[in-house]
Amino acid sequence: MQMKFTKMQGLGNDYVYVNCLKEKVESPSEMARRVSDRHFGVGSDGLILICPSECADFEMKMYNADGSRGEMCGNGIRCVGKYVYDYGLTDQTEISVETLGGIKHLSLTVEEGKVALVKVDMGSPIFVPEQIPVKVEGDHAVNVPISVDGDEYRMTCVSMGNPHAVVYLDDIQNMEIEKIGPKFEHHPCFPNRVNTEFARVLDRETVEMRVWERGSGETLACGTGACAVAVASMVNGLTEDCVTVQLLGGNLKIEWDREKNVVYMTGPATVVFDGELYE
Ligand SMILES: N[C@@H](CCC[C@H](N)C(=O)O)C(=O)O
Repeated sequence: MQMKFTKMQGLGNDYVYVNCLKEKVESPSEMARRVSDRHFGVGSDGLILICPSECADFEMKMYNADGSRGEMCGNGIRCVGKYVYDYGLTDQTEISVETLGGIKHLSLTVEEGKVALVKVDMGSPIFVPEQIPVKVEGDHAVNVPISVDGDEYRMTCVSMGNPHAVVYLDDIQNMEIEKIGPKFEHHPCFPNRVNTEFARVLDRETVEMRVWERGSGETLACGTGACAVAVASMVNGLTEDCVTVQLLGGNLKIEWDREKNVVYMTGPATVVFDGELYE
């Protein structure tokens, strides 16, 4: 078996990308576990397949490092935008990408023939508990209590195509995310597990966060997670409707156009290297 791939990263959230217009991946979950291994594999937070689509320009299929499928990936979809343009799969700078979290629209900013920045229409945030899904009382999960491992927290849950729980803490730099993250991920109130963002509001236009991703553990950044933190901060009245989200790997600009009910994410995408995998 031989398979060409490209390692890419968006703010340090790194995936192995395979062009499935040319390559065939028989068992994506198994391949995700294999390539993600940082000692015996390529080393990544997961695997992303770029596939043909019947309802959009391309389809993105994303797999976490543990082999589970994610509905959406914010950093990943920016890298897909860069890949399809830079590697000549399209010459368009406005493209649509099918995901399990819906069809997303991307605007590519090109500098010196290469994509430098990608703005993504991330669609509408969902606060309805059954649609996230999260088991809580009431018709939305904004600032609701949760007991985790004997400690009481308050969380705001939102789906950005995939499930997120946002928790505000006074000190996110020194928290034990490897200990607390998995307890949220596997908490019985999240039937499909959850991505958890630990956030702190710095001012009305800036929020910092760390993320424990479902299926991949702590990553340097999460695009859907940054959108979740931004809209959670907005609905809780903590920030304006346009914020900079500071992640371990860098910053994302997130805007919520409440009239259209659309969230926009703008950030970079980078090629690390091209490679080939053998048996
Ligand atoms: N890193 C991603 C999210 C990847 C999927 C997530 N772990 C899930 O299972 O939902 C992003 O940038 O959004």
